[in-house]
Amino acid sequence: MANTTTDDSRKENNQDLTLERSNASFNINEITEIIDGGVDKTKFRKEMEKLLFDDPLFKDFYKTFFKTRSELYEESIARGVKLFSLRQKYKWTDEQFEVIEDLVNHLFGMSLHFTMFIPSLERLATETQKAKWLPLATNFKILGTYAQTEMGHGTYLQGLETTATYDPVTEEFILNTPHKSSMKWWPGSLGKSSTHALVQAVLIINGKNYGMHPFMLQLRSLDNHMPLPGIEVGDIGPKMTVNYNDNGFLLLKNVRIPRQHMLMKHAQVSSDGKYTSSGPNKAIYATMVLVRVKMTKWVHDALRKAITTAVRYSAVRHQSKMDDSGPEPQILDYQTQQYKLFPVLADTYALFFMSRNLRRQYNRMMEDIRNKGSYKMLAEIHSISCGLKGLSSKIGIDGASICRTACGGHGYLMVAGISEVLGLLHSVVTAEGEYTVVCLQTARYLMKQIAKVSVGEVVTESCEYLNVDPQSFSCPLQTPADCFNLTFLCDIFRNRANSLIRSVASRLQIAIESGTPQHIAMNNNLQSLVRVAEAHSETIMVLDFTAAVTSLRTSPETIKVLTSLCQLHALHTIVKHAGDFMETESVGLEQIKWIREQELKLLEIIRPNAVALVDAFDLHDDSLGSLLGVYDGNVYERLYESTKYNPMNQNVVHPSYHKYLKPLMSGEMISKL
Ligand SMILES: CCCCCCCCCCCCCC(=O)SCCNC(=O)CCNC(=O)[C@H](O)C(C)(C)COP(=O)(O)OP(=O)(O)OC[C@H]1O[C@@H](n2cnc3c(N)ncnc32)[C@H](O)[C@@H]1OP(=O)(O)O
Ligand SMILES: Cc1cc2nc3c(=O)[nH]c(=O)nc-3n(C[C@H](O)[C@H](O)[C@H](O)COP(=O)(O)OP(=O)(O)OC[C@H]3O[C@@H](n4cnc5c(N)ncnc54)[C@H](O)[C@@H]3O)c2cc1C
Repeated sequence: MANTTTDDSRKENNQDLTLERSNASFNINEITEIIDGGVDKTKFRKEMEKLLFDDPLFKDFYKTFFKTRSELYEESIARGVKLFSLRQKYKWTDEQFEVIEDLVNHLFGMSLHFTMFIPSLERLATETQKAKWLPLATNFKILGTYAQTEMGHGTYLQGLETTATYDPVTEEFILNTPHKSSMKWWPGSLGKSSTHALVQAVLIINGKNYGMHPFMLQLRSLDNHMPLPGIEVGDIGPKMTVNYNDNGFLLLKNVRIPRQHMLMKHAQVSSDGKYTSSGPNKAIYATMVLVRVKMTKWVHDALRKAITTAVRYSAVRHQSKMDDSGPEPQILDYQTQQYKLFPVLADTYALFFMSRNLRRQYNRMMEDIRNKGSYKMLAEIHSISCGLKGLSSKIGIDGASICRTACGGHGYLMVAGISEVLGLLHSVVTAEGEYTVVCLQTARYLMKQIAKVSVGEVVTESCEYLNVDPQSFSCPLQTPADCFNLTFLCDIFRNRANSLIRSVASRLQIAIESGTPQHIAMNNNLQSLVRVAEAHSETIMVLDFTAAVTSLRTSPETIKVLTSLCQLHALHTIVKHAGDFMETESVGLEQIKWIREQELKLLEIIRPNAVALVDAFDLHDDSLGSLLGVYDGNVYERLYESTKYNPMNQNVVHPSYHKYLKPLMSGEMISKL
């Protein structure tokens, strides 16, 4: 039963894909609805696909690969303006707009306006400030970005150098970027688009440094878009990807802003320069937590595009022979191809269920903050969102790279779409907290939790498993069939993380007690701390996936196929880190052998449903952005069609022939030397 979001006016479906689809054991619409969040949301998404992809501005994503940077930027601004106008016209909610962002692959200008600028106002501004700026922002009278990172510092926020010095005489802050290293460098949409920025700067009152605080700064004239006095702003240059975005730099020289332009929800400066604060001191980091949570879903969105492409292409591509007398098989039938792709497919589903749960937890925390003023959950959510943002970006990059290579030579073409996805995923591993750095935040929390356990406290939420003594654990896998038992697998993951965390905590304690300075002891264990953060995050993913599949209310066939993916995700993760699992005695050597065997069995189980499992993501071709992954499977025709569009082919003979090749071949060039 196929979803049909593809362009039906095109060719007939490839026969391999038709056969694959007819072999599916489950109704793909059931999974599509789970992923969309219900029938109404599926309906909304499909309506949006019609609205967007009937518009030439959003169609034929692959054409963006032939554009120059300036063309890309201009087109992205046109897209952004269209989307913002549609958002206003149809009164889309934030949640609905997130669906749109995914449909268009985040490829539109000014995306930070809704991703960071408005959320920062909502989280960091007082009610009076919100009443002033939010209507301007939501009605696009001002367009904003989030300017935190500097050329010299992105990770270490205490090292930021942009200053906001209070002048009580004029009741203004004076903003400066005193050194080259202090200039803001990276903020999205800063270079050419934004009129305003939420600038994070070090607050100085009477010579005293109060640390990083948020300020509202107008960058450009609202009449002619020229930078205001004291402001130098521009684009930082071409990047690995997201080249449509004008990530920018910003220099400030004695720029004065009124006192009321410091966002004062959590900290206040009175007219006579008195500083007060309320709420936790890290509350000003709130927007970063939100974006990390969102990024875990972005990774799922991106990876499902790569895996859809790779699985469909592997079903239509035939190569070599398994036996001399038979036909060339679909490459999807090679065990090695399945071993590359099915774990990525399983990870993609795991990412979905994890990110859905993380978002629910984040929303609950926000309700507590809004309704009860309670920040009780902040440390937990900060910790898990850091680890899970890091882990998902890594899974995304690894998975998309596998998909890329699994498509052979054609996978290397930009029109295959996977390189674009990979580039986007590379931005996620770095932006909003670099991988190692965010893992270390999770590890810091884990060390605190285990310290509590060691003095008899009971810890909760993601760390609940730390209350159990690993000494009491024995591997529950008694037979090869036990490897499919999700309860057992969850216990194995819990034990591995628990043991690793305790072992690092104990090494740190011994080192410090024996006189090693704390910072040296920490640095000597930094890699192990990253490893425990990874182990903890992997445990959360397996637990979330298991909880989701064991509580699904859908047909037994759908539950069965998702359960196989959950098993594969868990088993493959164990195989990837077999050393960890054995070192912590979570499994033995014998069990590792069983796990490897059972993993291969799962490939056979999943094979008949592979295409249906990617079809269930129900990606419109214009959203997928890949000529290899098109729904109808007519890959070779599409590749050839793309050469007609390619600007390189617009002249049969390129001008460089007349300029260079001909003079070389005629000897004219050599005679001139
Ligand atoms: C795939 C599709 C993608 C498409 C889109 C592509 C476009 C991409 C768009 C990309 C857009 C991207 C846009 C961008 O990139 S915007 C810029 C994003 N920048 C960052 O993320 C900077 C990363 N650095 C930090 O967050 C901090 O400086 C860290 C965390 C490293 C340390 O910090 P610091 O040195 O200041 O702190 P500390 O060490 O003294 O103290 C640590 C204490 O603070 C607690 N703590 C720390 N942080 C938080 C927090 N947030 N909420 C709650 N608590 C927090 C922590 O638990 C600990 O508590 P305790 O243990 O003491 O109790
Ligand atoms: C596509 C993209 C979009 C961005 N958008 C924005 C934006 O809109 N607004 C904005 O303000 N910023 C933005 N950024 C900046 C981004 O947030 C930072 O680049 C990111 O937080 C990493 O910081 P860094 O560049 O200082 O890396 P560094 O910290 O210099 O990292 C370099 C290396 O040092 C290591 N390292 C650093 N500190 C430690 C430590 N304490 N322990 C161990 N290892 C360490 C890291 O692990 C890494 O290997 C964007 C970046 C990108 C790539």
